[in-house]
Amino acid sequence: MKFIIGIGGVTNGGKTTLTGRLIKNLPNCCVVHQDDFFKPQDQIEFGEDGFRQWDVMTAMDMDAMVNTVKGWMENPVKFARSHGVSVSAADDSDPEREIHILIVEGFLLYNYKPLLDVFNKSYYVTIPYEECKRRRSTRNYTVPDPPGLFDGHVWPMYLKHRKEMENNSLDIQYLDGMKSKEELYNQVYEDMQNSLLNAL
Ligand SMILES: Nc1ncnc2c1ncn2[C@@H]1O[C@H](COP(=O)(O)OP(=O)(O)OP(=O)(O)O)[C@@H](O)[C@H]1O
Ligand SMILES: NC(=O)c1ccc[n+]([C@@H]2O[C@H](CO)[C@@H](O)[C@H]2O)c1
Ligand SMILES: [Mg+2]
Repeated sequence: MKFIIGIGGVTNGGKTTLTGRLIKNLPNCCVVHQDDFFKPQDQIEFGEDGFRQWDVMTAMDMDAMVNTVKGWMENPVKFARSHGVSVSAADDSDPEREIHILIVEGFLLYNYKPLLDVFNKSYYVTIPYEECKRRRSTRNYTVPDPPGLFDGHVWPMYLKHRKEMENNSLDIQYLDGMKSKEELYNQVYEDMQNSLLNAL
């Protein structure tokens, strides 16, 4: 059985941290990080807000991301092997006998039509503005945030995309990113076990 989990949500909500813990503890589990699909800086245009538009869908090569997810769907065993993920021996004879999990993780998952119906389970991490701004100020991205980016671009785009997502009335489970890393992990791990059991 194949099972695809989305971990979306606000920047610095803790998506990558949570995903890292999950993949360490789940069997046959691969991951796709949306951040790996950002275009190079010279292809990111400036917007009316005066900033390079990093926090919009066109900042990423979403076709490539969808193709990567499809590659996993076509052959999870091959995908796992080529990404250095060990898979159970039973899979060689019959891949359908085992559960194969893919976690797709990123800040703009549920606003892209071609991805919407691949998720068997969709999580969305939130944290309040103040905490988000505080955590973000400690981060170093490949392209550092210019002064004013958070209030001028990142947060307004987050609110806009979240509203868009909520207007699409998807089945999304919200996660409180203010909980401790441990607590969040335990909550999602347990919930995932239940979802997997229900899907069997
Ligand atoms: N549950 C938590 N409680 C407090 N701090 C956390 C928690 N989870 C992650 N952090 C911290 O918040 C920061 C962002 O975490 P992380 O990189 O996992 O977030 P993200 O949602 O993947 O952000 P990005 O927008 O960069 O993809 C890191 O410094 C991390 O250590
Ligand atoms: N990874 C990158 O290339 C990059 C460059 C500039 C900004 N970002 C930020 O990453 C966050 C999503 O994780 C977004 O809020 C981007 O601003 C990423
Ligand atoms: Mg991240």
